[in-house]
Amino acid sequence: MASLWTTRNLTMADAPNPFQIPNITKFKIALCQLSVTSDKNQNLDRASRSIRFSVEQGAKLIVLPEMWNCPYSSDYFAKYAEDFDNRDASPTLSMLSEAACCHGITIIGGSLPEWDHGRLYNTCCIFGPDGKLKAKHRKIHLFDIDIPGEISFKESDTFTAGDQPTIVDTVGRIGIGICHDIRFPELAALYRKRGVDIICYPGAFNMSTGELLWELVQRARAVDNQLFVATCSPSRNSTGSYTTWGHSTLVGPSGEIIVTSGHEETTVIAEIDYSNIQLQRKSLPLDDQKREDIYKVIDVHELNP
Ligand SMILES: NC(=O)CCC(=O)C(=O)O
Repeated sequence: MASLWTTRNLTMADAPNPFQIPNITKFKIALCQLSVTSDKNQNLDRASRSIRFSVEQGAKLIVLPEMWNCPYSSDYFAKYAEDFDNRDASPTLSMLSEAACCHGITIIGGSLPEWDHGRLYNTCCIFGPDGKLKAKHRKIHLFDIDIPGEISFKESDTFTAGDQPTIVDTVGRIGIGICHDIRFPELAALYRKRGVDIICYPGAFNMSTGELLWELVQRARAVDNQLFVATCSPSRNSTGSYTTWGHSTLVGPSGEIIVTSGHEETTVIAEIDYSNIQLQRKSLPLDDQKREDIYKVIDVHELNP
C-alpha cells in the first residue's frame, strides 16, 4: 500500500481532517514499551507487532518510545537517521503511516533520528487515522548531563534542538514533548493554556535520574495542569552504553497513576476518560485561583536600578 504521509510540518494549527473523531471523551490508549536492538528491521517488526496487538485490544491512540528504531547512543543516531522528505529513504515513517491508516488509529511515533539539510534532530512524528503525518515535534530541550562517576551524555553534540511546541487534534487535543522536555513545566503550562487534554512524552530516562524523578515529573506535569500525561520508554537493556529506566505510565488529571509498567518489554493498555479533566477542574478550579498578577519574575535590576 502506498504511504500517505506528507512532509509539511504541521504543528500548531492543523485543520481538522475527516478522520478526526469528534468530541471523543473515552478511548483506549496503548503504550508500547519496546525492546530496542541494533537491528533496525527487527525494531520495526517489534513495533509493528506491538501496534497490531494494541489495536486488537481496542486502542485508538498508540504511543511509542523515544529512539525505538535505533539504540540510544551518540554513535548510532546519524547511522540510523532517516530523511523524512524522502519516502524511499524512510522505512520507519512508511511503516508508521501504513499502520495508522490500515488500523484507523493515531500513532504518536515515539522519536527517531531525523536528517534535515545536514542537521540531525530527535523527532516525534504523529500520524492520524488517515495515515497522514499530522505533525512532527523536534525535541526542544536536549539532554545534556554530567554526573561524575554515574552518567555523562550530551545530546547537543549530535542533535540540533527543535524550536516549536507541537499540538495535534485527533483523539482530543494532544501536546507533545520528548523525554527531557518533561522537566520544563513551562512547556506543559503552555499546552494547558492551549486546551490540551493529554501530553504524550516518548522518553528514555536513565538509571541515575529515573528512580527519583521519572514518576515525579509525570505526576507533577499532570497535577499542575489538570490533564492526562502519558509516557512511553524503551524497555531496559543493560548491554548498551545507556541503560533506560523503563516504566511507561499513564497519569490522570489529579496526579493519580492510572497504569504503569515495569522495565521489561510490554504493551500497556488503559482507558482514558477526558470527562475526568472537567470534573477535576470543577472541583478544584486552579485556573480561576491563579494569581498571575503576583507571579511576574522581577529582575533584580528593576528593584535596584
Ligand atoms: N533522553 C532523555 O532526554 C533523558 C532525560 C533524563 O534522563 C533526565 O533525567 O532528564
